[in-house]
Amino acid sequence: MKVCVYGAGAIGGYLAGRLAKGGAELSVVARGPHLDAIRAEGLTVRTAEGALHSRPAASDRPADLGPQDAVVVCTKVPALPDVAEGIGPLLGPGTAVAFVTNGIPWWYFDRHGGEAEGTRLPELDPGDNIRRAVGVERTLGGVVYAACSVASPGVVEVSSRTTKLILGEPDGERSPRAVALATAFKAGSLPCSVSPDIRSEVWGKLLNNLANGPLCLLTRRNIRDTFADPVVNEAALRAVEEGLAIARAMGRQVSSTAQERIALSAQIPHKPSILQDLELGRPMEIDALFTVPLRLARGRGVPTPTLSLLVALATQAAEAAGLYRRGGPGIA
Ligand SMILES: NC(=O)C1=CN([C@@H]2O[C@H](COP(=O)(O)OP(=O)(O)OC[C@H]3O[C@@H](n4cnc5c(N)ncnc54)[C@H](OP(=O)(O)O)[C@@H]3O)[C@@H](O)[C@H]2O)C=CC1
Ligand SMILES: CC(C)(CO)C(=O)C(=O)O
Repeated sequence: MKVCVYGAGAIGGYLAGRLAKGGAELSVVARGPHLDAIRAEGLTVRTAEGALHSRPAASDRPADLGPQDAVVVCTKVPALPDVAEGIGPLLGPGTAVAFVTNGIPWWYFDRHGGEAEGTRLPELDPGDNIRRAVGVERTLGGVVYAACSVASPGVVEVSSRTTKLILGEPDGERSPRAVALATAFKAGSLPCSVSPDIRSEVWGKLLNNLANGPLCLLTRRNIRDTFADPVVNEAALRAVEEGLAIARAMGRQVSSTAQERIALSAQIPHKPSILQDLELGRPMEIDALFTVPLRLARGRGVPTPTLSLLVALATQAAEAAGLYRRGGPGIA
């Protein structure tokens, strides 16, 4: 299977390493020193079970890589307008595009059904650029559990012991293209399933980001250290409980409890990607992770006293750093 990972940073680099291990015909879109290193030395992914090393075709010009069976988009959400501009040459008539990003995805209300069908989320796809460039008909959702960072150009570090990927069609169909992509990941020893309800999976993962993102932005420490304080742990639990209430109000079922989620997160010595962004001066995913979920909560009358405070503080931190602009598209 011919697969291109668009944005082979922390998560994209990890997924690329798995695809390469599974024998996919792999290419990556990357840029800057990371691209130079991948071209010169290949891509190295350090996992708990050892290193994965691969030599994918790599470019910052998608036209060099040509049409794909599948594209896996792993940039940060504020970079999606750039992806919209660049992705065209990777798309053939049957190309599937999986968006493996945190937070509420731009396509959330597409093929959703009911009154909310087709509701746009302009913060996440300003000007409908990604919708026009990719189209909902090509789109797959993706939810990834893995704690990753780029340790140095060309080298990705995975700090979670277990990882998994969940793919899903917006309409819940178990489509041959979703199954084929999942099979390519599984061939690289990454547990990967196709969900009939990818939106519930989106909410499940988002609960983690809602709890650890704002708190770690305040402490500037990794999740394990941040959650070691019982007072903070208690606040994280309240944040997840509120997130669960929003998910339920959205008609979604999340299988694990708040306690289980916090207990798992509390083991990981990982700085959440949104804190990595703050520290490295990169545009922050405030809208996908925080603003949009809280807007959905308000629209459904779900009280979120803990989350509202945490998100207000996180938003101020991002604004003060010049890495987020309220009420507008992310700063790309
Ligand atoms: N890191 C983690 O542990 C986890 C992250 N996630 C989610 O996964 C998504 C990706 O996050 P993460 O991997 O951490 O982010 P990274 O910033 O590490 O990776 C994104 C990569 O995309 C590259 N990129 C952006 N725009 C372009 C472009 N136009 N052309 C070429 N390359 C481009 C970036 O390059 P550059 O660095 O030059 O900007 C970077 O290498 C986010 O939605 C995040 O929330 C989900 C689970 C865990
Ligand atoms: C912290 C983690 C791994 C889980 O919430 C994550 O999703 C991130 O770093 O963005």
